[in-house]
Amino acid sequence: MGIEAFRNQLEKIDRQILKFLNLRMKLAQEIGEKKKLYGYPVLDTQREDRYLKNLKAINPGPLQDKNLEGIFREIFSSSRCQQGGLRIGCPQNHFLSCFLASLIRFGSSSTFIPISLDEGSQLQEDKEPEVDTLVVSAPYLLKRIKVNRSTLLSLLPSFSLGGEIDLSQFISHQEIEKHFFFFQKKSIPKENAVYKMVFVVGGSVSYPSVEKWAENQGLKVIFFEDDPQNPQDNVYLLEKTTKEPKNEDIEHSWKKFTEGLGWVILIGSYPF
Ligand SMILES: C=C(O[C@@H]1C=C(C(=O)O)C=C[C@H]1O)C(=O)O
Repeated sequence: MGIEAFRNQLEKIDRQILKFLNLRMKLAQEIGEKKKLYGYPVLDTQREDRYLKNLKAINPGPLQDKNLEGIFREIFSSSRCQQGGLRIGCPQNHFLSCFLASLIRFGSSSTFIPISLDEGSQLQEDKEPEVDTLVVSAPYLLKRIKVNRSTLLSLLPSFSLGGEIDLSQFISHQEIEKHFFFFQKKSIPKENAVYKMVFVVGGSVSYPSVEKWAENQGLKVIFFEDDPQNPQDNVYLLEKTTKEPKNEDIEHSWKKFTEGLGWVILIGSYPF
């Protein structure tokens, strides 16, 4: 068979794909109407992630899993668009890396809005463009915490941690910043869910001692910035996967461990 004959077959298949995509979009619209009615947010990352995992499990190939993921992330993005779309806020001072991270994670049918998270300019509804999701890189988060710990909480007034963008594959090949956290306006409480909790700890503590404490508490150090000149300014991001998000134990043990010289903030928890 010559190239043209193969191309004709491709076109026939594409017409089928298009037909089914439109059927899918109609269903997404219906779901969107229900969400509006019940006040649910458009984005449901747990559903998307779980669904992707299931699709990979039944993928017969030769389509590679990473290509399957790229295609379906775009399909999800288009469905969300049918439901009103997702507005993603990317901080102006590291817009490009946040834009790239969100583009891969949330697809191109999202709206990417540059926002200012500079010192003193809180995310105020009347001043800043309204966004549903805020994407922030771990290094930026740690830098802001270093400057002023309490501004972290005022920085994200109406958001809660929605999850962590897993870009390890991409990042291992590209030189963009390591981790991204996305904050969502509303999180959907899930019963019997396993939660991932993310903490920031800091103070006059060295990496080896944080690591020792983390191991003892079942926490994983996911990112840190140490400052050999000012070891009291070291900050670490840690995470723990748990059935129930209770942070009192962590706080208690950390304060005891550092004899009052360390501090801990729970950034948030999200069903995992
Ligand atoms: C269609 C839905 O809305 C969004 C799009 C999804 C999809 O296209 O499969 C899945 C979850 C949501 O982020 C849904 O909630 O089911």
